[in-house]
Amino acid sequence: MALSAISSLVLVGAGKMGGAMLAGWLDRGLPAAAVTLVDPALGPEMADLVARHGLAHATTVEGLAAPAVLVLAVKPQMMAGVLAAVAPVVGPETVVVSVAAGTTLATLGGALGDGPIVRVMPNTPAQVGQGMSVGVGNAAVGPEQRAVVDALMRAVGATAWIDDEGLMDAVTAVSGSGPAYVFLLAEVLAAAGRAAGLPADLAALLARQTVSGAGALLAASELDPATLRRNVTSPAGTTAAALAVLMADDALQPLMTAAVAAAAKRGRELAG
Ligand SMILES: NC(=O)C1=CN([C@@H]2O[C@H](COP(=O)(O)OP(=O)(O)OC[C@H]3O[C@@H](n4cnc5c(N)ncnc54)[C@H](OP(=O)(O)O)[C@@H]3O)[C@@H](O)[C@H]2O)C=CC1
Ligand SMILES: O=C(O)[C@@H]1CCC=N1
Repeated sequence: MALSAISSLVLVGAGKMGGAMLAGWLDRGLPAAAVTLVDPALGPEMADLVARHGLAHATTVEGLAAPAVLVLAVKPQMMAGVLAAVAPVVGPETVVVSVAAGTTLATLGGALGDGPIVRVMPNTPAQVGQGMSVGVGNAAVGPEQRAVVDALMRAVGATAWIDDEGLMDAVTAVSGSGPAYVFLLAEVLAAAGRAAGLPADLAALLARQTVSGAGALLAASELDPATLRRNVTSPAGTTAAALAVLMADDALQPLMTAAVAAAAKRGRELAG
């Protein structure tokens, strides 16, 4: 399905995630005339996007007609108030998409009724068309509604669908939050470079380009990450010395497992 076929889309919450998706959707053919942005105070980047595309902008949903697609991209902590506010503009045909961590289909349905609702967990690489979005729909979501949501998410990266909503907190912990772990890797690699004697700006450049270059290679290659890692690792060489530290039993794997478990637990807590 082409994004040009979407007749109306209201995006509630034009922050980091909503803004990243919207920029991609407009780039990939969502008609600007179909979009209404609802956010009480636009940041400078969003204000610029609104001006460049001539998007409709409102501070509340009050008075809006029921759209074909309603995307909720506000913080989970704001969600209860926002659901009460948007309920009147959800029509029987409106496909509701929530990207909020934690907020369940039951909570969304409790406020908005039995119409089609999809929970999607995207991530910020959507901003450069390299996102990962995972969807799970309620019982009212059929092939037609799923195609609409899949087209929106595919426009900003890869998509996957799950049937078991119980997996969503783990999904959030891996791909939703995951870009932050990778950016942290660039930060700590730069700090380690400084500790090894590199000037700060050179350490930052080396770390940034190494993380982005490795990501680009991973994206372009058919090889799995373990094979790509082995391809860097000469027998008894420098990489093997570093990996002996990183891959020790008490090193990176248990740390990452604990980090993902903490994120998933927080997702469950946000569900209330
Ligand atoms: N950031 C990420 O990487 C990801 C985020 N998510 C989910 O996306 C959602 C948004 O997160 P994120 O973009 O980071 O947060 P942001 O705070 O950047 O964006 C939320 C936006 O909603 C606005 N807002 C607040 N109240 C209302 C309201 N009543 N009506 C309309 N807009 C409102 C905020 O305005 P103001 O700033 O003025 O309060 C802000 O612009 C969250 O639920 C999060 O779980 C999902 C995957 C990844
Ligand atoms: O940190 C958060 O709660 C959101 C969800 C995934 C990424 N950011």
